[in-house]
Amino acid sequence: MQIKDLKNILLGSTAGTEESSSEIKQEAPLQYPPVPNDALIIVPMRGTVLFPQNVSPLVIGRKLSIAAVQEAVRSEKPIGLLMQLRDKDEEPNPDDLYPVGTVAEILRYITAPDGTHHVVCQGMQRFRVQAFLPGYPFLVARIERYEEPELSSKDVEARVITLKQKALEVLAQSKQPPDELVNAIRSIGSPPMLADLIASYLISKATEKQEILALFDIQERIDKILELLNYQVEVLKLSNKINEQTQETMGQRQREFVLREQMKAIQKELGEEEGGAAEIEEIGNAITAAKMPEEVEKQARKELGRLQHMPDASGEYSMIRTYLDWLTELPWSVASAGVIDITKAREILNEDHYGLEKIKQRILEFLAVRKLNPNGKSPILCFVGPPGVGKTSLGRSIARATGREFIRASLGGTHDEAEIRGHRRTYIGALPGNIIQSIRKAGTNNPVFMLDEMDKLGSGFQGDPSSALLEVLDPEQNSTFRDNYLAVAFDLSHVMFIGTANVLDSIPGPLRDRMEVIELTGYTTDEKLQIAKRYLVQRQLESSGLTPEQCAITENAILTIIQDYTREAGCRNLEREIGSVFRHVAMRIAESLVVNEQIDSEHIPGILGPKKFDSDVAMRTSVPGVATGLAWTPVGGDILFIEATRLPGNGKLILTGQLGEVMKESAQAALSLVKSRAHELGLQPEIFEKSDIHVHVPAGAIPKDGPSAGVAMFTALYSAFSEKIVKNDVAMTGEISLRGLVLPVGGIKEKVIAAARAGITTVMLPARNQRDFEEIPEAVRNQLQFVWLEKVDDALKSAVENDPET
Ligand SMILES: Nc1ncnc2c1ncn2[C@@H]1O[C@H](COP(=O)(O)OP(=O)(O)OP(=O)(O)O)[C@@H](O)[C@H]1O
Repeated sequence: MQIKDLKNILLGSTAGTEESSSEIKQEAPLQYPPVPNDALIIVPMRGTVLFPQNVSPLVIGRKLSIAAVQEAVRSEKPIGLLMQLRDKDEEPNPDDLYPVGTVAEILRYITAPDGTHHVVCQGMQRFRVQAFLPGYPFLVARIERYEEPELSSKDVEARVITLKQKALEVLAQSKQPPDELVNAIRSIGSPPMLADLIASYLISKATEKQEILALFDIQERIDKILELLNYQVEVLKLSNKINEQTQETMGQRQREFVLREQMKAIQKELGEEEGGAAEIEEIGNAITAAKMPEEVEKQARKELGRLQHMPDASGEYSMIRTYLDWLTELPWSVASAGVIDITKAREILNEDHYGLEKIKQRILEFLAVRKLNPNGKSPILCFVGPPGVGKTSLGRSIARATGREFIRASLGGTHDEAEIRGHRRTYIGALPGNIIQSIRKAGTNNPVFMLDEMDKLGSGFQGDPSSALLEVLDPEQNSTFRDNYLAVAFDLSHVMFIGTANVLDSIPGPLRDRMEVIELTGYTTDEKLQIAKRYLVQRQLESSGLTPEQCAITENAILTIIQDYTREAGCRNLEREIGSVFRHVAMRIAESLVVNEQIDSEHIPGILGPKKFDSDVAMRTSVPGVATGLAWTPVGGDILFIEATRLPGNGKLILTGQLGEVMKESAQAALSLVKSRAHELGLQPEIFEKSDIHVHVPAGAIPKDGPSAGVAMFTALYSAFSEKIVKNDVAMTGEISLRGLVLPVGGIKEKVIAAARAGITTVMLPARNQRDFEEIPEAVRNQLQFVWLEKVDDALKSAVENDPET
């Protein structure tokens, strides 16, 4: 490429009128000495550097510069272009100029129609100022020109290649690199010319250009340019990256914006637009109304903010919506007045329950402590007893007596901690655990909360529910109970928790320790009759839609239901059966078959069907080999029969009826005891060799275990061998030792009540259980005869018809 071509590139855009240099020559008179040959007229430049071989148009504005340029044109001499140190200097002195500049030939001088002066200059070579000469109206300086060397070294050639690559790289980063420049860089072979061209076009800062101009050594010059270009490449890359990123986010935002606008338009068409905004407002108001703690409100508002920017058809929208519903509907600051009035509480407890004097007393004591020390850590009550003995109904009474709401949650079969503490919101279909669910149902934050079936808590692989419960019940921790779903703390410290269980021992130890246990035992027949007369009849009449005038039930009828149709410690089935009787009457009245009806005991089989529980003691024990034992079960006490039969054989013992290991051993011990005492018992020893003995305990499908049937086994075996019948109104319990001693057993109270219920008149108990006598309800005590056993022989004396001769 020739310099001429470059001139064309750069001159193409310059517009203006040309003045002939001769005219200028004539106008300016010579009042100063001619400029010597080794000196140059200096034109100062602001922020511009002209490199040798480059052509550039310059605007000449200052008077002194115009005079200088005009003198140069007139004398047909080149000018020296020097950059000012500072742009702001209007009339720069020699000290205000850089010492290195470019000798430039003026190619054209133009005065534009607006009066501005322009020159088109071509750089010739570098120069260094030696001294400024005085006596001129413009700057004149003696200079030293710098001639570029003709030949270049290998080092320089290598640098030229890198320089070209780097320059092209820089150009490639720009959107539209000028083709002429790209071609020029590719084709120029002279290192100084290439370096100056690149510096001129690709280095933008004037001070950097000046620095390059001042580097006379070509190698140093190229290195400097490379350094600056490298920096530029990095900056350009970074800037492109930033650009791309911002473009991307802009693109995304624009897309979202457009979609949102479209959605709004669609909603408007469907008339739903108002709803969305109204819904958000409604939730906002609900948040305010819920009077949440600060942390919770902050969380709720944050979620509401997210909801606002979400299409309401999206799955996440409904998830957040449900979450906010939970937050707003929880009773953060709704509480019942909950004032405890002990006199009123006593009245209410008495009104709702028959008997249970000791239990009512303990409940009142508990309430009194809570009244006097409301913020103290009162223990948690736990009612333990068989089903239907009034645990739930006592809980309801406590709620009524303290003016609180009543709620209950069953823990039976809870294996997963999440059932108590909820699932995290990240799970699909997640919900709070049953503690928070029940609190929402209660609608107040200080209800009486009954935790049912604490003895049936499971423990699975997904966390231990009892440890979550511990946190719920611990007054130290429950003020900040954190449900996984809510993920904010709810204060449970005002809740009055009451646990219930059938079996005390099955409640996990740490939970049991935290509670104050109140045990409820079963009711006697008489107590059941009273409960039925006072409460159940009235309640069932109402729920059947009958009035007392329409239907009456006699005491005998109730007794029949208690004795022949229910065998339970509590009143659950009794109430159900009374309900069945009344529904039957209601049907007859509704069919207009009768107007009113009085139910007596003889009507009961017609309504409830044949007796469900025979008083089968008499029937079963009418043959030798059967003794009546007493058993304890989680649902109260019960009677059980031990049946022993002698068969021809050779002394084998057969045991059936799903007996556990301990019970089997007890049977073996009983047999050994009978054999060892054969003589005293009047039995022929041969009898044992000639016969097998089969011991069976019905009901065969229910597993049975424990040592307490020892006495009954012994008695049954004796009866089988001696063929003497055991009295049918005698029941017994007690463990035996091989020496014939009767050892104490547990569950005396329940067993005795069950015996009374079953129509037994004499109960034989281990003598060492006499300490439990006080626990037995008085009515039952009065109803039964007690025989205290020291040794097994004592049992035979009272239990077997025709006492053995001892
Ligand atoms: N002492 C009592 N006085 C009046 N009614 C009673 C008494 N005991 C029990 N009841 C009544 O017997 C029925 C069953 O009682 P409740 O439901 O309270 O038993 P529960 O011990 O909670 O049983 P579960 O362990 O099965 O929950 C209720 O209708 C209750 O009112």
